[in-house]
Amino acid sequence: MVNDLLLRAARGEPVERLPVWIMRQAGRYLPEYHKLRAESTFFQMCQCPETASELTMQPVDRFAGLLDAAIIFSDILVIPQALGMHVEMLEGKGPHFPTPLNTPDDLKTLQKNPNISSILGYVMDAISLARTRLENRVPLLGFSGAPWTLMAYMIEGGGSKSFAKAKTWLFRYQEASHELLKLLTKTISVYLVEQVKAGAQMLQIFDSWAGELSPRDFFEFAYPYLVEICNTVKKSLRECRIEPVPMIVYAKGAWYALDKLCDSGYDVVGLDWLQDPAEAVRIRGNRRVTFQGNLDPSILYGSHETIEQRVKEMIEAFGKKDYIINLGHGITPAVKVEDVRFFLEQCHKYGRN
Ligand SMILES: Cc1c2[nH]c(c1CCC(=O)O)Cc1[nH]c(c(CCC(=O)O)c1C)Cc1[nH]c(c(CCC(=O)O)c1C)Cc1[nH]c(c(C)c1CCC(=O)O)C2
Repeated sequence: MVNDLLLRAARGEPVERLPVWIMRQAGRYLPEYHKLRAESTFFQMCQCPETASELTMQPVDRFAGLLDAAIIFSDILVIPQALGMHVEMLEGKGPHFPTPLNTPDDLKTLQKNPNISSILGYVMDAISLARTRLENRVPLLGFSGAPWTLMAYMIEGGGSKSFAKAKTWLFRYQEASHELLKLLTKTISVYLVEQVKAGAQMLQIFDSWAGELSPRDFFEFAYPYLVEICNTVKKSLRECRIEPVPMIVYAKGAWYALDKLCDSGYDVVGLDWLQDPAEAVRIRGNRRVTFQGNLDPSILYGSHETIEQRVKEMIEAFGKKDYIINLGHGITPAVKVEDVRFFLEQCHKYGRN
């Protein structure tokens, strides 16, 4: 591995410079993304290993020497698809499920034992192809959505403001909710193990809607499943005589759970920008956990002076060890490519040890 800063930081080893990557680094802020996107639908791009691996490479090539990780181009919604649901990506509207789960009776329509390595074989092929293209320049991340976030999409049928339908399940159909969360947990665990077998060197789990839950409900409907996924994936890999890869948990909005997330078994806890870095470091104490994050993605709309100042402050607060620089959520389509480059340069300037 030419540049293994990410893997070393995730394991708590010393680094000569803090690693940096960006959530959603392959995407609509890149003109080269739009070029490929014009030729196919979003999910066609995900399903074509050639295209998905090319999209994975786009930010790594453009910001060569500045980005310390690649993340496989895909989407969290391939899991509902593997369970038999239809999902499309609507222009300017985001994900859409024409027939979302309505009542517990609809659980019958889901595939209970999907053959993940075959149904999502295109993701594993994209991972293997991306590893070949990367030539060990930087590590490749695999990922999955978390059970609660995927459950919310499957019931809401897309994005939501109030999560009224998904919450109706949580508070009216507890048993069915746990049944669905268990099915998702099992499926996601298999999926992540397959990604590692295909070549993923680190894994991130996105619980993007964690912050919609109260602390009480996060600890009933989200946290136990996140822990189970981490344990199951590491155990399954050991049983296959594969060294477990570092795992990142990113539970957006679950600031109240930081203390517990530090005990969840994940090597890295991803933070959004609602967390104060110094306070997060205090809560972690001397536990062996690496933090990742957490610049407000909108800072990239700011002046270079502001970007530089905020990067400097953030690094000072997190410290030069046990830390991976990232944004607090995915980069937005309106950000200018040259401002991303400036951000990455500042991370290099202030992240040196
Ligand atoms: C919630 C979620 C989704 N997908 C994902 C999440 C979790 C991360 C987060 O919280 O942001 C994860 C994701 N989606 C995508 C990646 C690719 C890898 C990367 O570069 O990070 C990753 C890691 C590509 C994508 N996923 C999507 C795009 C844009 C698709 C297009 O070109 O139309 C890309 C590049 C589409 C997508 N996919 C999803 C949404 C809500 C949308 C629409 C976004 C919008 O319209 O603003 C579901």
